Amino acid sequence: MRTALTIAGSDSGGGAGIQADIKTMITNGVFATCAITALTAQNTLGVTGIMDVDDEFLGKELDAVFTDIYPDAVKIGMVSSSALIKKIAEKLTFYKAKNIVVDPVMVATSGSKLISDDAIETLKNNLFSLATVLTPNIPEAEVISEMKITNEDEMIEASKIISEKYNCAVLLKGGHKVNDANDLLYRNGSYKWFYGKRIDNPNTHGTGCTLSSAIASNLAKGYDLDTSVSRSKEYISGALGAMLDLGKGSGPMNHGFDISSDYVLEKEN
Ligand SMILES: Nc1ncnc2c1ncn2[C@@H]1O[C@H](COP(=O)(O)OP(=O)(O)OP(=O)(O)O)[C@@H](O)[C@H]1O
Ligand SMILES: Cc1ncc(CO)c(N)n1
Repeated sequence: MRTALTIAGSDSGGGAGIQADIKTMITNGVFATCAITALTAQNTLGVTGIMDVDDEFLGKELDAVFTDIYPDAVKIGMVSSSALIKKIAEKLTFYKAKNIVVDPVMVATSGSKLISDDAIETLKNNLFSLATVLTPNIPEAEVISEMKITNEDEMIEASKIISEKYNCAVLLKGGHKVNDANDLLYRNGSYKWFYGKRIDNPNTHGTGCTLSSAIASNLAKGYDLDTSVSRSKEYISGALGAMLDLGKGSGPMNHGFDISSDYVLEKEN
């Protein structure tokens, strides 16, 4: 069985963070390991507390995973401080990690801030160049590219800036404002659109975590990046389309909507 590691924060509400990642990885047919960067006290309405782990401790978590169940892919989500980001970069380099998906998490769906301002600089300088693919949403891509994004041409321009500066592929998720759940993959000077039909579901807590974990799972199984992105879009559409409605705010998706499907059973290449 292929394996994937998530390095992210815990969401007590179960819809985002480590919990979303592990549910996604299981449903996409890989064995999930984790290194937790922070605990959040969180539900569908917001985040009421954040407790970062100590960077030395995060280093021990990463050593424990990499020296035992070496991951075929790695997904990185919420990392709120510079010290933690530097520790992750050090360990990923030391262990020669491959298939690295970096979701530059900045703000939760509920509006709560999940990263400090100085950590954004460290994320850009220390982690982005290690990424196989970066998965910003539009507000995140605006911060990283330092330009406003209001239409599809500007999505292309911003992804080009990010991809060239950090020498990695960029999947810019259009869902937030510009278009109909269409995402843009920019890599090596060319781009491709991945079209998605917008599902009329207000319960979108954890969509970003889920997409990046699904991409990591598919990369772990040996699919190329294009195929991994299109399979992951299909998976997230299924999880959103299952129309789970839990909690008083923007609720979680049903990650296990089709647990007996070919996401798990399909023979891997
Ligand atoms: N209502 C929707 N219907 C279909 N696909 C959607 C919908 N909302 C988001 N998506 C898709 O889900 C994926 C995650 O995108 P999104 O822009 O929501 O990420 P995000 O903002 O990083 O998530 P989060 O709110 O968890 O931080 C993208 O592929 C996007 O196109
Ligand atoms: C722990 C955690 N990571 C990421 C997100 C972004 O959705 C969130 N809300 N919580």
